[in-house]
Amino acid sequence: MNRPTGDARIRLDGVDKAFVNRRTGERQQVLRNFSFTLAADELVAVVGASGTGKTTLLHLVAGLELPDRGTVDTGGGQPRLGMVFQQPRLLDWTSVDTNVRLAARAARIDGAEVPRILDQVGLTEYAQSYPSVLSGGQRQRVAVARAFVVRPELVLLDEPFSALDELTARRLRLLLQELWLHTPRTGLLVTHNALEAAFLADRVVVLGGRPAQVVREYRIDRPRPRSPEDPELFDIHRQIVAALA
Ligand SMILES: Nc1ncnc2c1ncn2[C@@H]1O[C@H](COP(=O)(O)OP(=O)(O)OP(=O)(O)O)[C@@H](O)[C@H]1O
Repeated sequence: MNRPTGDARIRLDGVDKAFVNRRTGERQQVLRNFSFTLAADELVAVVGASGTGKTTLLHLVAGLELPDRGTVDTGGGQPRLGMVFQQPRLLDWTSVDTNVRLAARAARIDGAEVPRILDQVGLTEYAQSYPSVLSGGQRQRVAVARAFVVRPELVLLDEPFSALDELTARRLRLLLQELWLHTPRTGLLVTHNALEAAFLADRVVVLGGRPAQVVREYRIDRPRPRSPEDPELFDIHRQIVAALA
């Protein structure tokens, strides 16, 4: 793999990606000649209608899918990844501490990091609890801790808060903002929530069409820490929703 030029951390160039529906045999071209860059320490949110190809894009960046054509350049080797999905996907048979510790061990990160990250996500007192006794929001905090304990060079978030009630989702967005303020990282956030995108991201990319293209892009220059009540973010949110319609 070549190193991306400029300050791009991730670069997709001329990517084609199609899937064949196993049941109908029909081929669906999700991306064609698709190009996209993610700069170092940039957090980009991707929004778009259901089925547009947002998760496909995230999977290509993660190396979970390969392009049919074109290149996905992650800068010389696979960056250390932290991923958060819609569901926390925890190991139910063991404690919160061990869930996070195993992720650290898999990434060869010192386990001494675990108490610090549990403190950051507000779960110190639940370290020895099993996931089954935690609320949905607490479980997702464990998932966030597991993603961040590996000191990720690239954070991929696939609708991380969409299964949570609005108040819990809001708290977790604030937590994510704090983690990013503490250590800025390169990140890709897939979300259906245009306000979440505007609140968290440096840039919001609207995907549309089939095959998918970038139909609009918004640079969010609001200083951090941001407030979820910032009227300017609501304004950008309205523009994004209009672009999605
Ligand atoms: N592994 C796969 N096999 C077959 N089709 C797939 C596969 N992965 C994705 N697709 C199809 O590709 C299209 C894009 O899917 P993708 O999950 O990327 O969309 P999305 O924008 O993330 O959708 P949503 O917002 O609903 O999660 C969809 O029509 C989907 O059915």
